[in-house]
Amino acid sequence: MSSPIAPPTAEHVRGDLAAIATNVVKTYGTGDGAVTALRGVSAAFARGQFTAIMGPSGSGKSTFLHCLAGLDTVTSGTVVIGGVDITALSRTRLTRLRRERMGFVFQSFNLLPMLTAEENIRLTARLAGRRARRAGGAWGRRGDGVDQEWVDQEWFDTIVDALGLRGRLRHRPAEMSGGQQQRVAVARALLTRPDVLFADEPTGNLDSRSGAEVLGFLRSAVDSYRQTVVMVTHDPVAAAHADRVLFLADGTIVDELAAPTIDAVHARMRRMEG
Ligand SMILES: Nc1ncnc2c1ncn2[C@@H]1O[C@H](COP(=O)(O)OP(=O)(O)OP(=O)(O)O)[C@@H](O)[C@H]1O
Repeated sequence: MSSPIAPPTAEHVRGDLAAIATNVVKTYGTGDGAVTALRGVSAAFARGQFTAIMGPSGSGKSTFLHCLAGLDTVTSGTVVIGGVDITALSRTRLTRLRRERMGFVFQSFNLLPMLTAEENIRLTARLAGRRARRAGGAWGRRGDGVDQEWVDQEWFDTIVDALGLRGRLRHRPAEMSGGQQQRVAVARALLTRPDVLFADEPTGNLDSRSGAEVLGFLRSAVDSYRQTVVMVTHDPVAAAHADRVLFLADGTIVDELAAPTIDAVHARMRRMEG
């Protein structure tokens, strides 16, 4: 079964789509124990758009995000990120594409405890840069071949200042609050200027004030820097920061809400549950 939302072809042709999922099916396991988590999901994500994915527990939200981001394989269907069909890539090329073209923010921050905030922020860009150097890539911040990064210092400074992290760069994760750690994770995700920033319950471990700060920054990354954000959330307040909400139920997209408000999201969820 296909979802009712088809990729908008005109935008695709203009190259304005950051990600496109077409008829994505995901089945876990085989035989009697098989669980079909996604039943033919199609959706398009325009560049510079902030999309929230909502739905009841078990509806397939995380599975969909993981399939979109190449963190999980699809059973059938395709996912195109920045013009590349990631379902056709080898594991090595997919890992490289994830580093270079996608950003990730998870509920649990996922920072390396032994690294400072600055080292954590630079980590993904550094790994991407190292690979490019090996491949003879010419871009990078320094030419000494030791610490080449796929990032410009100006962009690093812009992100660090916008996220209010200037005074925290030498701190390790254990020395920072949850909100500060998540802002470090957002900075790390944005440093390579990804085609898509994927966020899975990014405010799930934060108090409401820290959560609002992180969401506000994701919003301004979209508005000011034309970043593309796809975020799974249970929280109508978080979803109201997005440009649209896709609602999943039982592995299918069943509804879509543009310009969501908290009340409108609540109303749609009540309708789905009722
Ligand atoms: N690795 C797995 N193996 C088997 N089944 C899985 C696996 N991951 C997810 N599922 C099943 O797929 C379905 C969708 O799960 P998923 O985690 O995507 O839902 P969700 O909407 O993100 O749920 P929640 O809001 O509770 O996090 C569920 O029935 C779940 O039990």
